[in-house]
Amino acid sequence: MSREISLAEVKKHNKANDLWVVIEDKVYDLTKFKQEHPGGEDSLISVAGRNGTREFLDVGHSQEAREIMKKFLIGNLAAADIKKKGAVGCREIGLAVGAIILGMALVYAIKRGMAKN
Ligand code: HEM
Repeated sequence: MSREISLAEVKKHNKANDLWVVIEDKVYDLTKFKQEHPGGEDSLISVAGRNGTREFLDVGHSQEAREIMKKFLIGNLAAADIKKKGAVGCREIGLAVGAIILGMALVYAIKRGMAKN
């Protein structure tokens, strides 16, 4: 189960009858599971061939669901593809912190300006 699968490879399996999904950096082949999925086939088809982590977590799947998914695990997302995602995350955090500091500086400047008048 330690097979490494790239995101490019996952993207090729984006159809109802060939349905791979990435969830939390792991790759699942849900082709056979989709008919049994309590949340319906369409929800799985909508994330076919891509990262469905956000959608999976949004539903708040049960522990039972987590047990079932183990049966469909086919490998791990390639390290290079995981890193790429992390880098974007760090940049976004940096931008957010920068925006907050800028905002606070602006409020401080405005307050000082008002105090003078
Ligand atoms: C291997 C992956 C998955 C497994 C094993 C799985 C399993 C399940 C199970 C057992 C349920 C019943 C409720 C529960 O026990 O939590 C459920 C509900 C549901 N799932 Fe999944 N699921 C998977 C992936 C996904 C994904 C990727 C999506 C969205 C794109 C999704 C959307 C839903 C929805 C919308 C429901 C219905 C929730 C409700 O009725 O309140 N599931 N799933």
